[in-house]
Amino acid sequence: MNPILEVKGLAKEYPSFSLNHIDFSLQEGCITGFIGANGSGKTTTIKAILGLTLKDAGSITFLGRELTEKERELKNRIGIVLDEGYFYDEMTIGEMKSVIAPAYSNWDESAFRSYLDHFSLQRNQKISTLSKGMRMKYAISLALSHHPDLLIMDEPTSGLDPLIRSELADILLDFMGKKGKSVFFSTHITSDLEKVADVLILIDKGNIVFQEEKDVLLDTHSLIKGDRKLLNEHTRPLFLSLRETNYGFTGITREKAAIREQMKDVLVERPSIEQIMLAYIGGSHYAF
Ligand SMILES: Nc1ncnc2c1ncn2[C@@H]1O[C@H](COP(=O)(O)OP(=O)(O)OP(=O)(O)O)[C@@H](O)[C@H]1O
Repeated sequence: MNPILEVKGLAKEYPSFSLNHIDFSLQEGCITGFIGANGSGKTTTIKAILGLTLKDAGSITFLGRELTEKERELKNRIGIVLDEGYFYDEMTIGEMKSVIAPAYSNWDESAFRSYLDHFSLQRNQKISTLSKGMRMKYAISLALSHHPDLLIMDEPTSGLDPLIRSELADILLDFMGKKGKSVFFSTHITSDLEKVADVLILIDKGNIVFQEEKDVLLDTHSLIKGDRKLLNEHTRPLFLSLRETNYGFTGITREKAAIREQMKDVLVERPSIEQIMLAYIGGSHYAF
């Protein structure tokens, strides 16, 4: 697999937060989920990649070329869906499109028309009257109507109901059906990624904790349940995180074989992405 986008040493300092020289890459043909708690640095990273925030250090290459070189040409190949929308509320769907479309040399008006039809959006509807779900669908229509190779979305599912979130998953899978497409999708609703993500990147307090294929991550971590009496100075260190109650314990581990050997009568289950994420960022005080 070839990297479509590479981030190296990206740094950004705010008075109470810093993005700490992070490195990661997005592979062609993959949906990469960018996960992390509120305030962990997801939006700052995405804005720095897109040049919407000035970075302090680091390089961002798209298909091997620095994104700041030939910026317009390269950005033609990136579709963007941002949390805040960046739309003028007083404009209609059609008027706002006329502001955005000229920025892209490969704008496809007939593709835009068919996305509006598909999502039942009316050209003359004012943006201020769109529901959150309609806004997201409109943003996706705009982002896909110039046939990008890479779709970057910041929290596209935040505040949306499960039905629309599931529709979004189908839109992404449809987009990925075309050759050479990639998606970078930030969210703190990790269940949205169970169905669609190929790779997951976890960010915490401005640092990348891991970048891993989703299936490998789920296969190498286990959720263990058992009696508290089994916990001692030898077995506790086998867990990334532990929650104890009066009756028993639940923990996440990467040491399934050692646990099977040292702890008899424990239940071994497959964890969710959320449980793995919380094990890395929540210490021992996480909820199941
Ligand atoms: N323009 C800014 N000036 C100062 N601090 C900022 C600015 N933008 C973001 N921050 C701070 O940077 C930190 C990371 O914010 P960021 O929006 O990147 O997090 P996030 O992971 O996207 O969170 P969420 O999931 O809540 O959207 C926060 O503490 C935020 O207050």
